[in-house]
Amino acid sequence: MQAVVLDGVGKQYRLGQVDVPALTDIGFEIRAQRFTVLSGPSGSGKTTLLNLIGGIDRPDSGRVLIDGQDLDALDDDALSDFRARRIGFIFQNFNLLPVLTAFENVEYPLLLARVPAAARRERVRELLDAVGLADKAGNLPNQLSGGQRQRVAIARALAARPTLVLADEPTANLDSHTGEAIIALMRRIQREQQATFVFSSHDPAVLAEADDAVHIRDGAITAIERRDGVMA
Ligand SMILES: Nc1ncnc2c1ncn2[C@@H]1O[C@H](COP(=O)(O)OP(=O)(O)OP(=O)(O)O)[C@@H](O)[C@H]1O
Repeated sequence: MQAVVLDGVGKQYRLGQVDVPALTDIGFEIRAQRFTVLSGPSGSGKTTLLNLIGGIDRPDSGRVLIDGQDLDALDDDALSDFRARRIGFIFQNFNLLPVLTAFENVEYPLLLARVPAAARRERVRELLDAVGLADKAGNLPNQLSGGQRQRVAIARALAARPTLVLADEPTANLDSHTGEAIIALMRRIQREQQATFVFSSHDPAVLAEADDAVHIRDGAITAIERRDGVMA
């Protein structure tokens, strides 16, 4: 089963008078309920690709389909609604709201999804427990370590039970020991929730955990590695 299909996707950025190609004719499929890593050097186009998959940005050419839904067929309101219900995001810089506690940060997407208060509390407690932060619920982000902040961000990304979780270099700002613990945690949650995870990373520890790896260079795919042995 395919969770994500990219078909002839291209994206360019306008810099002054010139268009700089960031992605050219990207076509591949991401398997559902797998852990896929987008791997490539700095500037190869990983963040741009994740933003297109997540509907944060739109391609200049080609199509992105999530569970069969063509994102281009959705207007901006429908797209943000689709994102809120179906997709969880984890960022390199955690992107927690600094004035909200760990509990409130995780609760935030549930408020947007209009989940009733009692169900929200239960879900947030369950998630903070799952990421090992039950005792830090009342802490603000600046009262947490980097690894703890990223664990809050993971809990927040999973709160609304998305089927697709996208993470942009989630271990880039963590020391290697903390980064490995975060990957193990995400791997466990991915298996438990049967969600599809797509990460961008050039961290070998992240790559080693992947089911599938998509290698990108200069905005184009150079290889797709399926860990069940098939090489495309
Ligand atoms: N807003 C922008 N305006 C102009 N050019 C951009 C913009 N964002 C990205 N680019 C260019 O597009 C290309 C791809 O960038 P992207 O951020 O997707 O790469 P990346 O693989 O995620 O890099 P990194 O690992 O350093 O985050 C790069 O050449 C970059 O300079």
